Amino acid sequence: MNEPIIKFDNVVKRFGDITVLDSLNFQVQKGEKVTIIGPSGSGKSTVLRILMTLEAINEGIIHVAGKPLWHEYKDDRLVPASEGHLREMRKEMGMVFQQFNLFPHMTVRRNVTEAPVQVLGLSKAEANQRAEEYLDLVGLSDQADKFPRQLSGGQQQRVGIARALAMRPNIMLFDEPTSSLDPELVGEVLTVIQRLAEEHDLTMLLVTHEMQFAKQISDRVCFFDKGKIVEEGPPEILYTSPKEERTREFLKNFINQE
Ligand SMILES: Nc1ncnc2c1ncn2[C@@H]1O[C@H](COP(=O)(O)OP(=O)(O)OP(=O)(O)O)[C@@H](O)[C@H]1O
Repeated sequence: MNEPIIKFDNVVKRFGDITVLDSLNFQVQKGEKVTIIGPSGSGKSTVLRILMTLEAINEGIIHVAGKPLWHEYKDDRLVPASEGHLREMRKEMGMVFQQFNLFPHMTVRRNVTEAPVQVLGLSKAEANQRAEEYLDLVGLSDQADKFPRQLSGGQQQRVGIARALAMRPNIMLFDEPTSSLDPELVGEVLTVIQRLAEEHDLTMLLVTHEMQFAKQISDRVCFFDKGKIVEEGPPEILYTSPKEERTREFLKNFINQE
């Protein structure tokens, strides 16, 4: 097997007295689509936030694209990562948030061009061209001059996806991208994510409670509980014949979605 694009080795994350990730070992291969499922508070979002460098780790080591994420080499010694190293590493990843996190005072176009201009140093014209490309991909070319508040939740989330893609990351992280949407708006966002999964060579790591959707797009589903992977496998196997009691209990609640 090739070197994984994401590799967690014995990663520990604590918030005060709570251990959220408990010596986690976890890998994702390049191009793989992986979904993390599990009960509330099991540490799913924390995995994504750590990758996006929004939360630091307490112990262990993470590699992304072969390089340490939260550490860097200085004279052959591994030391905590500098802000410069984190900034470089962040370019590998794009993240789509549960609450969209769009800039409310910027137009849709500006939301998408801001980071390519500020972080990657693209010219305005280049960034606008990119924005056009990715807004088209999410079906929102005609909304570029609007502000987020003028859009539906589903449209805002699609802007969030275009914004992340405009940085041309190798890895896309989706943190419960549909859970703050009204039910009738969930489908349009899932359709866009599914198209991305099918047509692009992206590595995708998704946290969701949409079990049926996870089944459709994932090569592998990981069931998390108490900061560890309890069980993992291709969805058609994990869903139908889970080995662990905890996985069975969890999946039972979703069986009526099947
Ligand atoms: N910044 C923080 N400060 C303190 N505790 C936190 C912080 N972020 C997360 N936690 C705690 O860490 C635990 C795991 O949170 P996380 O959001 O990763 O869970 P989750 O599995 O994604 O849950 P959910 O499905 O409800 O989103 C929870 O107990 C949460 O309260």
